[in-house]
Amino acid sequence: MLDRGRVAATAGCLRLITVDEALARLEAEISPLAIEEAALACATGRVLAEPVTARSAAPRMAVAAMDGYAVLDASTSPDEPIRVVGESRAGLSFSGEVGPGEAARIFTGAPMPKGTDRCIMQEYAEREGGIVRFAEGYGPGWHVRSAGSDFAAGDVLLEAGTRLSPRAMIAAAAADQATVQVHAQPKVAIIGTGDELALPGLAHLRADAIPESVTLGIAAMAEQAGARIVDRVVGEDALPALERLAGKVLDLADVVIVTGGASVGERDFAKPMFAPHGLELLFAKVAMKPGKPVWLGRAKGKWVLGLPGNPTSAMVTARLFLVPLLAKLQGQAIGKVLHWRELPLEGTIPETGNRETFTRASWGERGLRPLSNQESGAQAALAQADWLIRCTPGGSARASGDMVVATEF
Ligand SMILES: Nc1nc2c(c(=O)[nH]1)N[C@H]1C(S)=C(S)[C@@H](COP(=O)(O)OP(=O)(O)OC[C@H]3O[C@@H](n4cnc5c(N)ncnc54)[C@H](O)[C@@H]3O)O[C@H]1N2
Ligand code: MOO
Repeated sequence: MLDRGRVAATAGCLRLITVDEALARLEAEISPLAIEEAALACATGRVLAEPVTARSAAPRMAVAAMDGYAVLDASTSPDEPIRVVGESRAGLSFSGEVGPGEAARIFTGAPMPKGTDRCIMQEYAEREGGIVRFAEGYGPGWHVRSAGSDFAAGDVLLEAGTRLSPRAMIAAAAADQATVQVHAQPKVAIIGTGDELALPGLAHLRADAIPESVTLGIAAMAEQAGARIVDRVVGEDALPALERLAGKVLDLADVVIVTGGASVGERDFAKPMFAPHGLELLFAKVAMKPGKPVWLGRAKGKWVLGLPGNPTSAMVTARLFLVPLLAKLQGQAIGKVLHWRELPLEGTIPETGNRETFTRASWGERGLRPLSNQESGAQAALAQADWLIRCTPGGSARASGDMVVATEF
């Protein structure tokens, strides 16, 4: 349930919830965007709203799996001269029939002519004019792909909820479909906040400036999760200007992400900037480390996600809440994008405090290796952080070889 009421009145009193509770609220509250038809060639990365079904079997008829000669196995023996009566190519099959003791020249993917059941690779063939002989040792492979051996007409090749990955594109096209039904692509706007932020490449020119990094990482993660970035801006720390900016991006996007300004300082404007637009909070703080100040709300019918400004905190909370949010908008269940699995630890993790902790790790030789820099402001270490290890509050210290629960970051 959305906590009704104005932000100013509710932000302080909304209780800290667990990561699982926050995800359960996301799962319950977020409905998919509309369904639309897309040309298959333009649909890479989109999520199917309806299954993709094969129009015909593949292969449609038995075809050769090698370049060589199509023969009837029972009437073929090594070193016997055989008459070549025709040729079958992929796209241009042999219309005649091959009799016993005859052969047809054939190429990979070409239909097996009537009367044949085996393809002998050309490496075993010695051809002289219209006659071919096969050397001893051409068995045991028959090198024929039978009709429907890949899939039958009417088979569901891709279920609804599947993202069209490069491999799934092959299956969809093989189904002989020109268009697919997909969920609309979530439009995402990202606002970074902080007077210290400068465009990468320009920070060194101004005292006290730092390169703005967080919105770039968040935009990349959102795009990978299927979103289209419609705006990415850095707002100055002044409430009236931020309120106007919030109004503008709420009109453009399905999801507005605001980074920084999430904690408790007087200049932390992330929530207040959405107050005049009727922000209602779904949750306002999560019992997690890093990332406690993460919040999610709704304003003008759009989702608003507030991420902490610390780069590692922002990326961890985006992985745990933004990626599931975008999945839900595209008709996927959260489990599709957040799989927790047990893996061995290669290294140590200290005992967990009172918040659920997400330790950044890389893959070592025998398991997950926690990175030495676990600061929430870390930036260099993020590039190696391929995994997040999840440790429950109050958990004891972990040693090498222990099994831990983790997800890909
Ligand atoms: N008194 C308290 N202070 C803080 C609390 C608290 O509960 N009480 N929470 C801490 C936690 S936890 C976090 S996380 C941070 C979150 O802070 P904000 O979301 O308000 O973020 P900022 O203060 O704006 O920035 C934090 C840090 O990150 C840098 N930053 C911010 N945006 C970017 C960006 N786009 N690119 C690169 N770096 C960025 C910023 O310069 C700061 O260094 O608050 C703690 N404080
Ligand atoms: O918990 Mo904050 O997100 O570490 O720095």
